[in-house]
Amino acid sequence: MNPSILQFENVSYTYPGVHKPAIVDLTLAIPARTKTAILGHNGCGKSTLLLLADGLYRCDTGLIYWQGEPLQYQARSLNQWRQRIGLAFQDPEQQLVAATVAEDISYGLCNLQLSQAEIAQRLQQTLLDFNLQELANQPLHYLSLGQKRRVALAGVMALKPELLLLDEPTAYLDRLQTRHLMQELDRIYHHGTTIVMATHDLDLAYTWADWVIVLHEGRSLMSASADRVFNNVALLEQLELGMPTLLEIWNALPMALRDRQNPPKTVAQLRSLWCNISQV
Ligand SMILES: Nc1ncnc2c1ncn2[C@@H]1O[C@H](COP(=O)(O)OP(=O)(O)OP(=O)(O)O)[C@@H](O)[C@H]1O
Repeated sequence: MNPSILQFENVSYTYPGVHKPAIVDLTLAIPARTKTAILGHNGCGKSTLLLLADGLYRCDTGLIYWQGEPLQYQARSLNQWRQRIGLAFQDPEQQLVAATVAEDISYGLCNLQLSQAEIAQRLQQTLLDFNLQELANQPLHYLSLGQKRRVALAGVMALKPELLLLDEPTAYLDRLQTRHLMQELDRIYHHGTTIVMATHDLDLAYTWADWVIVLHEGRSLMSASADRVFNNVALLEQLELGMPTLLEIWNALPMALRDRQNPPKTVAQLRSLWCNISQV
């Protein structure tokens, strides 16, 4: 396992005016340079965990560490914290603040107190990276949800965070938009950014993630490599989280055929394993 970039140590959080805590004594580590998926039912605390990680909420007890350094809640430290960590909200409307695409991306950059030349350069590069040149001067309220998601993500990535937190990034996206988003995330990951994604999409988590955290009622039930989590059929069944489709198909094959083979991660791998099996 890679050294952790972010750690929670005995973190608890209760929303004001609510009796039941949303996060309970949570201890976990996000390994650097990984793609981590956070899985769990509605209301298990995924969004709250991300908001705590970004320093938008302050934990009631416990500590959050960035590479061993504890999060301090003074304005200066928080500013520095949020330059390292970018959070894309579940609802892009909560994130977009300006009138047009270009203004929105520039807004975050202006807050970094960069020179005008640097802002202009980063804006152009971000528009290019996220294929937003043609939409640069569009009013945000003209955009589709998928386009708003792309702009919100572009605004976060323009700030060059080392850790990207995504809350349900594929919710309400069609297959094509989801594929484009995943291609963008691949590019971001290959440029060295650690990515954490809260998701309900088990198939997506199975093919995408290399580290998985399973949350239940504000607690972490398992935090391990994706292979270990998806091999823990008892846990997935106990929580009624279901099974990734590819794994379900694989597990339905006779044991003798699956012997000594790793389960496929993609449809192409399943096809190729199946061809090999059929030839034996
Ligand atoms: N603003 C709030 N005020 C009070 N309670 C809240 C608030 N936001 C969330 N909660 C509660 O905190 C718990 C965790 O919610 P959270 O949104 O983190 O879950 P989640 O796993 O992200 O859910 P979902 O999958 O539906 O997005 C839930 O019981 C929820 O009702």
